[in-house]
Amino acid sequence: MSIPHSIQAEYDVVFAGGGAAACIIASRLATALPHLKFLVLESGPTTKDKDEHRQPGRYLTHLLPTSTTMQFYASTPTENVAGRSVIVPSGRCIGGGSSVNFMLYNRPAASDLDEWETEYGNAGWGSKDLIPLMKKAETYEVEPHNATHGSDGPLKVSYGAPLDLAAQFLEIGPKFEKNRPFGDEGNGFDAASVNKFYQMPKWISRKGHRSDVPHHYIYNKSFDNLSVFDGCRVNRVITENGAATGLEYLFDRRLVIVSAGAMGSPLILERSGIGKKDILDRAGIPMVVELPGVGENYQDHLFVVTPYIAEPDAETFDPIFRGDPETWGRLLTLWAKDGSGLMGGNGVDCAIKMRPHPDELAELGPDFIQYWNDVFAKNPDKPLFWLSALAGLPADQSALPPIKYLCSGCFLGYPTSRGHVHIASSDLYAAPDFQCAFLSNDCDLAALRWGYKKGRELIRRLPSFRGALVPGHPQFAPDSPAALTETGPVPLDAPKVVYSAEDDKAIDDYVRQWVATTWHSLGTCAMKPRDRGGVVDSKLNVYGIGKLKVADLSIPPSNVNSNTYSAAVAVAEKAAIIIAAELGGKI
Ligand SMILES: Cc1cc2nc3c(=O)[nH]c(=O)nc-3n(C[C@H](O)[C@H](O)[C@H](O)COP(=O)(O)OP(=O)(O)OC[C@H]3O[C@@H](n4cnc5c(N)ncnc54)[C@H](O)[C@@H]3O)c2cc1C
Repeated sequence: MSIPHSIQAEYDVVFAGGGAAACIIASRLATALPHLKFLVLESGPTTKDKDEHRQPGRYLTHLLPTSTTMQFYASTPTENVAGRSVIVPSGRCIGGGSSVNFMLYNRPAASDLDEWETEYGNAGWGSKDLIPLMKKAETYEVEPHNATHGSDGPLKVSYGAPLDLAAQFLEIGPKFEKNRPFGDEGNGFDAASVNKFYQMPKWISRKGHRSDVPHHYIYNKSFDNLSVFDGCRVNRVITENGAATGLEYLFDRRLVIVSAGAMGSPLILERSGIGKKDILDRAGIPMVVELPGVGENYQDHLFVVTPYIAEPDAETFDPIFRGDPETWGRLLTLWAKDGSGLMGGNGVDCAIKMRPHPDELAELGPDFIQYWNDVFAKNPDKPLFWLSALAGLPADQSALPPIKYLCSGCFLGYPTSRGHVHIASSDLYAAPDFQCAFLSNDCDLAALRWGYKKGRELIRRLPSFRGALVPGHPQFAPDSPAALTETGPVPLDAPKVVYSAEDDKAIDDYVRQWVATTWHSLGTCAMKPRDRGGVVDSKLNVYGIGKLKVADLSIPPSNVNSNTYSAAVAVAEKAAIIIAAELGGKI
């Protein structure tokens, strides 16, 4: 690790990783405890005042293979995903995921958070504690003074340049879907937000700026007790006599906080000798604390994006995704003037958090019923998946005709599969042993099969629909009634597509071939009892070692149904309160 000369010899609190959670915690603590000195070490580059982070419409550029703001983790190939290696990108810059993500604003169900408290024994981490912290962090510009949301927090939320395709989806959806009306609120934490078509809010201000963490918690303030350094990849935590004393050559006096995200934090712990014995032995790392849960319990949301063709005049993000110079020039001028235009949006403007009605359960097949009974039946606020219509095809389009596209996108709220991420050697730069374990349980396959069908029925009714982009769909037999032959919208009351067992098999093969990450990794340093595989306690202390905490999205013991920025914000705000109190301050 190269240490810039200006880093001083002593700090009170040091952070390994400077992503979404770390930047919130550091900002809150540096404000509450002005007599202490804080240091954040982030492996990626700075994001300050850079258009690729401030302008929402550039979000897809961070996923290019040449990106310097993303770390790409390759999962071990398995037959469950048709022999592929699933690639999971993770933000790698100051602000982490908050500076590169797709900015979709979704919040968990209350029961997701309550499980952290009741099922895993973490007092103070239930919905009654965390919902106020989510509100504290946001200003809901969609509807100021809506009591379910925040009105004066640092992160702004608005609808961000919505497109007409969303209006079509929001009009057709409630008419076509039985008992699934339009709702003003898709994020009310309760059952009333489930099975409602809603307009998609975004972590984008009304002025067209990305609501990342660093520009709203750090760069906009002047701290003389907080240093944030980019380009510092932390190898390990230094421990002496049962307590953390620093990171590599830096010695602190009070606390080390590992906040390198669900992919980074377990690797730092393992390189520091904290983890499962076999794994440390294989890497030749002396064991400091035996903690077998480190790096286990990996969870994500399984995502399938299915492409369709849109009418030529539809307004979509495709010209932006293709890098069309005329479109970019025009949009950048607009954005520079007043933040208006598509550079202030992302093309994802509508959604539904869908959950099967009782009379639909049979459509999901017998494998699904036990899962339904275990997870959903007693929790009416839990949707099965999030389903949306995207205006454009967010992918490399270089081999595709330069036309207009729209997509259905479906991610599972609570996949049953559990993977892992572990070090494969002591080398800081070595690729980890990563297993995402997608589709290792047939329940997830059944849910995504149903999601494909639901999405297709809605999209084929939109006035802008002009057919399927066939190579991006299941390979149905040409003579099957499910074959993809339509070239224009069907009437609202057209019969639903009928699928044979062979067609269902084609959908399953398709899902295995195409399922992808939603970039929502979590759970790999779980906050739960040590004898149940926990890594941190409910004060975020790593078991068995003093002065060392983990605070980021590696700590949720179980999944949330929503895009995960909101959960990361809540974890960080909660962590800041806990840590400030321990250091003699108050937030
Ligand atoms: C492409 C993408 C799209 C997403 N879209 C959405 C969305 O639309 N809506 C939503 O709600 N959520 C979205 N998310 C998820 C959300 O951004 C994350 O859940 C959130 O950022 C997690 O916060 P964190 O602090 O746990 O980790 P991160 O924000 O990932 O921060 C971890 C930081 O630690 C650093 N780090 C790791 N290892 C080391 C090391 N050894 N030394 C120093 N630094 C290290 C990393 O570089 C990174 O900056 C998306 C994420 C990605 C990647």
